[in-house]
Amino acid sequence: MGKFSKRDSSEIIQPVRSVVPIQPYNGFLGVMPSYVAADGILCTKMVTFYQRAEGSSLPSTQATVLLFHPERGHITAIMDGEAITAKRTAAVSAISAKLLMPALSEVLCILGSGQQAKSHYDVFTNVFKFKEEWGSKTLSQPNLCWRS
Ligand SMILES: NC(=O)C1=CN([C@@H]2O[C@H](COP(=O)(O)OP(=O)(O)OC[C@H]3O[C@@H](n4cnc5c(N)ncnc54)[C@H](OP(=O)(O)O)[C@@H]3O)[C@@H](O)[C@H]2O)C=CC1
Ligand SMILES: O=C([O-])C1=[NH+]CCC1
Repeated sequence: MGKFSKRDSSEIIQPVRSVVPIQPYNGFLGVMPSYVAADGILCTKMVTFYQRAEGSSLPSTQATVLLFHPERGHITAIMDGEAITAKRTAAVSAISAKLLMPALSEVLCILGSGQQAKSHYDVFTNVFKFKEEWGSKTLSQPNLCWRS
């Protein structure tokens, strides 16, 4: 991610995500390949994400990350993409907030209580200090204020 941000295109090949709509089910399949020759990393994330009906118990995002042997082409690891997606997305948000948020920001407000809400709460309270934290009761964090 650090190398990608430096925009050194000779070091990382990371095409824009290809997305296949799964129209009848309000979903998408995304394919996210990447190659970093210097680090010997060849991988792709495969992710499906859906607009679920309210109250659905199905996850909205499911992902797997495949790691390949760059020289031989075989798969060397199949990793849980959900944990990686949760941490990656929250980390990127925190970098954006670090660069863009006003210096005197004192209140954190998290909408929703799913995977991303949890990982964003964890990363943001780790990286920044807030006077107040607002969010859903179901996030169940000790410092969190909520209204029913
Ligand atoms: N840009 C990126 O890289 C990424 C984007 N995302 C996006 O972030 C969003 C959250 O993802 P994630 O945390 O994994 O999803 P989860 O399914 O874990 O959580 C979804 C949250 O949305 C709420 N929700 C779902 N449907 C409705 C609805 N119809 N009305 C009101 N609330 C609803 C749920 O409430 P309740 O708990 O009450 O059901 C829950 O709090 C998704 O839109 C996903 O596509 C996710 C990962 C990466
Ligand atoms: O890029 C990603 O990992 C995702 N985008 C939407 C849901 C997951």
